[in-house]
Amino acid sequence: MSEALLHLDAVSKVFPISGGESVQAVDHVTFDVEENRICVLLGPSGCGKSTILRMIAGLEAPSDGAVTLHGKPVIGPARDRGMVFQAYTSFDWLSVRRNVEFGMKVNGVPHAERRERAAHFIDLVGLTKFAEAYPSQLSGGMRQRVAIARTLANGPELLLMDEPFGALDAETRWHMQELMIDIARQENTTMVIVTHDIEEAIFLADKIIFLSSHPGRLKEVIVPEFKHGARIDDKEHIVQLPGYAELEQKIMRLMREEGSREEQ
Ligand SMILES: Nc1ncnc2c1ncn2[C@@H]1O[C@H](COP(=O)(O)OP(=O)(O)OP(=O)(O)O)[C@@H](O)[C@H]1O
Repeated sequence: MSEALLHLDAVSKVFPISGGESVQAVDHVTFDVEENRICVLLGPSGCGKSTILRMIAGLEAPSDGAVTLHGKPVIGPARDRGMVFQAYTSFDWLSVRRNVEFGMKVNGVPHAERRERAAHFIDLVGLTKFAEAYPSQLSGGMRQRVAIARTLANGPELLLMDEPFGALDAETRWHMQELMIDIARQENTTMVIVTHDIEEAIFLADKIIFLSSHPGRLKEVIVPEFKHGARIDDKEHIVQLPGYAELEQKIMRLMREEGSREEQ
């Protein structure tokens, strides 16, 4: 039985805006993320997905409620959480290998261990042949692989990803999604991934946290039961499984409901 690594307890976020006004982005959201599982935050645009992820990362403080990791409150960014953003964030003047080694170097990891860990994670994301290449010589998908390897090499307990494949073309996106399943299987990485892509959510998630439109409230926790807990790394296969189409329709219906609520 997997235990909860991350717990959000009635977390809210209110942002002050100009003229003394404020906007409530997140409203009393509670959920758990168990160790070695992939949790996807899904919901219509502006429902607070990124804000929730930033609170988990410690980049924003909750206005109310608490985020805890292993029962300890999150009070700021730390090495136990690694974040991958949509925009490519590699250092252009460093090779792939040096990009992946960078965080470890800052953290004082000895040279030989750094080399070994970098080689492992570069291999994991399929870039061994490009270890000495520079990010400008790589495609968008490959650069995102560098960001993933670099983040994982720092040994976070929790990998946080904010629309990580949003800037990629459909086919590259597909390969990246399959890669994430592979990584989860090989490394037992716990992940929280933000997306607004229903297919991506169903493919990646062990658990989907579906949020209502602005302000973000927990609408439903969806477990894709049709996968029977298996990590299926073949997208063509998963869409054909009994139960896939029904779940996709259910989530589309939820999205439509939230869309029409927003228009009222
Ligand atoms: N720093 C900020 N100051 C003021 N308002 C903010 C700030 N950050 C987010 N918001 C507001 O909070 C709400 C939620 O934003 P957030 O980016 O978390 O949503 P999202 O679900 O990730 O959206 P999308 O899917 O479009 O990326 C929005 O109304 C947004 O305008």
